[in-house]
Amino acid sequence: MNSGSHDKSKKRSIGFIYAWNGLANMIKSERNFQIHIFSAVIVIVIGFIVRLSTLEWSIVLLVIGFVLVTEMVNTAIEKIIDYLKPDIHPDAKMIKDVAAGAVLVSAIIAAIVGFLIFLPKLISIMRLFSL
Ligand SMILES: Nc1ncnc2c1ncn2[C@@H]1O[C@H](COP(=O)(O)OP(=O)(O)OP(=O)(O)O)[C@@H](O)[C@H]1O
Repeated sequence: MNSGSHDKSKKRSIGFIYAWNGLANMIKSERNFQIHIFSAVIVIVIGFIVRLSTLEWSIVLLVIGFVLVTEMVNTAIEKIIDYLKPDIHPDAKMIKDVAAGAVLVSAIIAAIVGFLIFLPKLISIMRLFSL
């Protein structure tokens, strides 16, 4: 390997470490993110219990990723605003509110998808037990 491509791959692995640190920081210090992770674990466990199909797993994992990524972007935006504009300002309020709104939208979508996929399965399991 020549030194140019060696440098590139070194840079890439350092970038991955920074990205991993970002994720680890979210898990360690962001309460809402911890709640999302906890909910995701519960959903995944229930997914195994009700035996989701491959398509259902794909949708559920996509939605979980959507919520987690939205929460991470929201946190990043909050940090940028706090770093750039610590004073109270209507623009800062608008930016933070919109970012928080994005998390709300993703959580609502996740709840709807959760109901659509899990409710019929849970109802048929309950019927099975009541027979
Ligand atoms: N600099 C600011 N100027 C005006 N309004 C602000 C400012 N900072 C925060 N706010 C208002 O307060 C709300 C809460 O902001 P905050 O930074 O505490 O985030 P948060 O939603 O509580 O998230 P977290 O709990 O992750 O810190 C914002 O959505 C916004 O309406």
